[in-house]
Amino acid sequence: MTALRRLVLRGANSTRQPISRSAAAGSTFLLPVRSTICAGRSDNSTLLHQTAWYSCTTTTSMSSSNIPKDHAGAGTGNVHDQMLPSSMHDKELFRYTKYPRTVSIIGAPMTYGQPYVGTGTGPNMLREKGLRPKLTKLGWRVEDMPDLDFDPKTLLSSDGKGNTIISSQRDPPNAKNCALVGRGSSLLADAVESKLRKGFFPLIVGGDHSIGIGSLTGILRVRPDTGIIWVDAHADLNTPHTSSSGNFHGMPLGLLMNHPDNGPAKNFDFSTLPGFEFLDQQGPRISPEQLVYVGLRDVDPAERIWIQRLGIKTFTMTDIDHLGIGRVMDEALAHLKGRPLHLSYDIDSVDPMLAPATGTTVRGGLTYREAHFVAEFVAQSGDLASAEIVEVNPSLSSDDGANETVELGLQLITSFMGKSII
Ligand SMILES: NC(=[NH2+])NCCC[C@H](N)C(=O)O
Repeated sequence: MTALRRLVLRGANSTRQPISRSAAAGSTFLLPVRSTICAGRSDNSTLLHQTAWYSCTTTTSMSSSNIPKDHAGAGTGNVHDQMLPSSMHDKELFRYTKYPRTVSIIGAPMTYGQPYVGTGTGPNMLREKGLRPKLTKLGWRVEDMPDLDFDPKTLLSSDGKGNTIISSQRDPPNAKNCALVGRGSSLLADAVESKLRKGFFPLIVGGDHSIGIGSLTGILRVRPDTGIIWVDAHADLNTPHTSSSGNFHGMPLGLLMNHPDNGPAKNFDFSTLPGFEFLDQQGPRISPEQLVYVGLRDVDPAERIWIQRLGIKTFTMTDIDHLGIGRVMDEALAHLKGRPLHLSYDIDSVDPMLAPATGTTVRGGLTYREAHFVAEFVAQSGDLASAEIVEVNPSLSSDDGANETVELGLQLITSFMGKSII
C-alpha cells in the first residue's frame, strides 16, 4: 500500500508551473515582489538581482503594521519567555542546548547564491505564518532577532556599515555574486557562533542554500565534531572549479569539505574569491565521515565522483524506496552517533507536488510523511543542536503552491523542533 502510494506520488506529473518571471510579478501572491527585473545570466545579472532584492526586502520588512498581533515583537530582538509546559523537557531532548532551552531565530534572507528573487522572503513568511508562537507552544524560549542585513550596500562597504562602498568587483569565473555571498556568509557564521556559545539553539531560516557556508562555519568553530544531515535533492558539493551554474547554493559542502587525499576544495585558494577571506586555510572544515545525505536525486558528474571517492554516507531516493525511510534514518543516525547534530533541510528534498515554490525542483522527492519522519526522528534522537531550512521561494509558484510550500516549511520546523504526534 505504502509502495503503491509512493509510486503514484512520484510517478504523477508535477503540478509545478514553471512560472516565467513576468508571470510571477503579475500574480497576486502574498509577496509583492517585482521579479521581472531579475533574470538572466548576462554580465549585469548581479546588478539586476540586487535591485530586485532591494524591492523584496522593502516590501516585506517587519513593521508594526504588518505583523499580526500574536507575532508582535517577531524579528525585533525580543526574547519571549512565556514557556508553556512541554513534554520536551521531560524527555531530555535537545541535550546540547542549555536549559531553559532557548531557540534563536536567525533570519538569513540570502538570495545571491541562486538566480531568483523571492528566496529571501522565507524568514518573514514563516514569521507571518506563526513561527514564534508555534515554537513557544512546543516549550521553547524564543529569541527572535532582526534578520541579518544582507543589503548589498552593507555587505559591500568596507566598514560593514554602509559607508564607503567598494566599487563593484568582477566575479571570478563560476562564482556568481561572489563578494555578496562571501560577506553574507561571514556575518552568518559570526551570528551562529555567538548563539551557540550562549548555549542557544540556532534556527537559521534562509534564504538559499548558500547560507550553509556561513551556518556550518559558525557551528564548526564551536563544535568541530558536529554531524551534518543534509536533506536535499542536490549534493551541493561543487566548487567554482566544478560548478556548471556558478551558483553558490550548489557549493556549500564543496567549499567546506576537507580530506587528506584531495577533497573538492583541497588547496582551494580562498583569496581568489572576494568576500571569502574568512574561510582561510585554517578555517573549520568538514570531514567526509561527519556528513550524511538524505533524499539525493540530482547529482552533478563531479559531485558523484567526490561522493564515491570520499565515501560520504549517502541515502538517495532510490535507497529510500528500497529500504524505507525508517531504516534509512536509523542508519543515518547510527553513522553520526555521539556527535551533536546539525540538520540542513532544503525544501526541494520534498516532492515538488507538495513543495512547488522552490528554485530547483526535481520530481520524485520525499512524501509528506517521509519528510516529517526525517524531522521527527532527528529531533527525537536528542542530539539535534542546530538546524536550518532553506530554498523556500514563494514567488516561484501560484498562490496556492506558495502557501503550501511555506506552510510545509513551517510544519517541518515544528517537527524537528520537537513536535511529536503523542
Ligand atoms: N541547494 C540547491 N537547491 N542546490 C541546487 C544545485 C544545483 C546544481 N547542482 C548546481 O550546482 O548549480
